[in-house]
Amino acid sequence: MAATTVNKTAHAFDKGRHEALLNRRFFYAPAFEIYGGVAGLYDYGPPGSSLQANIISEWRKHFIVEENMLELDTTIMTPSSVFETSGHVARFADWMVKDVKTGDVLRADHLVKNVLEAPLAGDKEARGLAAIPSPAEEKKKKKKGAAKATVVQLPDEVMKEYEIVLAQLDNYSGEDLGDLCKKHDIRNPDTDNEVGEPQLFNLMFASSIGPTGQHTGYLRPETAQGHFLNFSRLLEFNNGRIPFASAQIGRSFRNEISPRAGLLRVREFNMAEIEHYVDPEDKKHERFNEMRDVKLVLLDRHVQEAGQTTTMNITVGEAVDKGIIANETLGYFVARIYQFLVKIGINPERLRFRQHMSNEMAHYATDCWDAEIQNSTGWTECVGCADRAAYDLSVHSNKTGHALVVRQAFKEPIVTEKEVPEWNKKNLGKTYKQDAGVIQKTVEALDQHQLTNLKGQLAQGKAVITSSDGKEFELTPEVLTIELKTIKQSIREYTPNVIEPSFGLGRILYTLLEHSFWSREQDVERGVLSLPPLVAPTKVLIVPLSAREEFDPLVKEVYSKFRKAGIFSRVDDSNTSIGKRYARNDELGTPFGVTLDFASVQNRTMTLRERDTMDQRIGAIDEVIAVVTDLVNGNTNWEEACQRLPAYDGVQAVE
Ligand SMILES: Nc1ncnc2c1ncn2[C@@H]1O[C@H](COP(=O)(O)OP(=O)(O)OP(=O)(O)O)[C@@H](O)[C@H]1O
Repeated sequence: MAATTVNKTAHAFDKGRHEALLNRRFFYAPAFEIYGGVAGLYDYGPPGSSLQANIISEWRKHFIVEENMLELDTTIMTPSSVFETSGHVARFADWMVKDVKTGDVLRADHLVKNVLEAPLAGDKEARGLAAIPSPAEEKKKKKKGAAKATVVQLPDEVMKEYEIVLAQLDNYSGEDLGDLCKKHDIRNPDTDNEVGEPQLFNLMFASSIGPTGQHTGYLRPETAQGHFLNFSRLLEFNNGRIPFASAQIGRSFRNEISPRAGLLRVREFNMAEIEHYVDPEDKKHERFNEMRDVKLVLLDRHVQEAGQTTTMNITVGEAVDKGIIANETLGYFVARIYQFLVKIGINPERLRFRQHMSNEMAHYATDCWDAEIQNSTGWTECVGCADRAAYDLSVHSNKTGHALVVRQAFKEPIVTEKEVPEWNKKNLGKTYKQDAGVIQKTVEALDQHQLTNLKGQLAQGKAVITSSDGKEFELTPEVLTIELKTIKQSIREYTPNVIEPSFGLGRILYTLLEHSFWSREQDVERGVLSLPPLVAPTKVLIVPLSAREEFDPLVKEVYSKFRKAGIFSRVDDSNTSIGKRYARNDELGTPFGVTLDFASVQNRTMTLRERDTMDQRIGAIDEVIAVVTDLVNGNTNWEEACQRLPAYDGVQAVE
């Protein structure tokens, strides 16, 4: 008998029922719930924690093991000097607006998005767009009597304008967002009040290190800086060779302005980040050919800048060849991210890569692509993949004086002629005193062309230089001469570029839970999470049909055999019907169930049930364990398992 097929789309996705299931089965819940909860903070329960651990385990295999990456575990608490240098203290901020009457704070771009999207897409609630507030927010909202979202039919040209604004939303400055609020009369949807001018709000949580309160520290908002600061040690660990990558999985913190989207926007979350260091003059990847044919859906920057959202289907090879993706290494990681997400169960038809627009991208970045996954709130960035050029290593190097560079020996020394500054140190000190250091630094930073100019000026008797803080100094040949010298160079020294894939694990986990959810055709109440065996919290449910003692040794034997095979199983000997026990485990995403009945005790057989199809097969206990082990390890599929085990048509059919 062939395996049954199932219709998973018989019922439309119902966000309310999905949320209820996740809550009932304790995938996650608001943290500090009995104190009223805090927006943006969540605790994971047993299935949520196992699911996350399994996603992380696969991430480690897919990236760290497969690519031989160097794993790190760096501190969360970070002194302010690090984030001053990296630019986070000045720029890690979002635009917020305040309700002019209540003072409620909203993130400006999200407000514009939610208000302009509503008439385009119909009723917000119906699309599940309504945020998931914390229990305390829920109460507050009820008290205030939140204004109901009404859907207004607008003229076509206005709708078109909204579409153009939404396509470019990530490209707007604070001033642009303020102008949009005024132009489209965008108000706080909860109160219908106007909002004020956008102001920048820094998202880092500040703290202080030590008892004096004088040393500011921040909880890191990403794990990246910990990689960069350890670059020299990592390079040495890698025998001075490049390219290589470091990887880290850990907590990050962001004081989000108004986190109301469940796990999609939280204030404390797990990230998995890779920093791949490459030669800026050679961004080829030695395994790129393995990825060349991976097909992707891309939304490039030009399309968005023209106010559109049309995507292209293209292989990663073609995208790099045509210059749509900037280089092979970036393309390689985009394809690897795609493979990882699909492997853990993300629906490839709801996955696209969106390129950052020019304004959206950090000034130093060369190219950046976000893996966006579609869910009930729209398209959400779940992984960012950026070519950050040499920015991070350069700024930390300049600040600390610790060279974060690669030194590469040339096979043959390179002989060149160079203009070189020669100082008369005695005259320099006597004439310029405390400015001597700045003057030397300024001249040493000049390139060859500038040095040739300076030489020309000195030949006339004097030259003027300007330091980085704008001070002018007059120099004479008594202090400085510039001489053409033959230089033999045997070492090339350069700052590597960094390609950074950055994963938000909570967003991936939540979208996976949405993509996995469906209801049995015959009964909308019977929800199922079709999590792939690879990441499912529990792989097999062991169901003894009777609580009689004579079952105990067999249950123990099966459990222990699964454990020895490395398969995580659970015994459900609760006093409920078998149908209820299976229904509960369908909700937990458990892919397989084995049933032990009286025949099992006599004949050493057991039945095997597959979650999605509810198909049941029967076989000798050891054979069923072997089949399940192969299924869970991805060495076989259900079709093939059905060839190995005959169908079970017993009287106590479990449905
Ligand atoms: N507040 C958050 N809650 C959950 N995950 C987050 C949050 N902020 C960022 N992430 C995750 O971390 C990844 C990398 O962070 P990155 O700095 O690129 O995000 P971002 O561009 O600031 O996100 P957004 O624009 O949605 O605020 C994101 O792709 C996302 O998966």
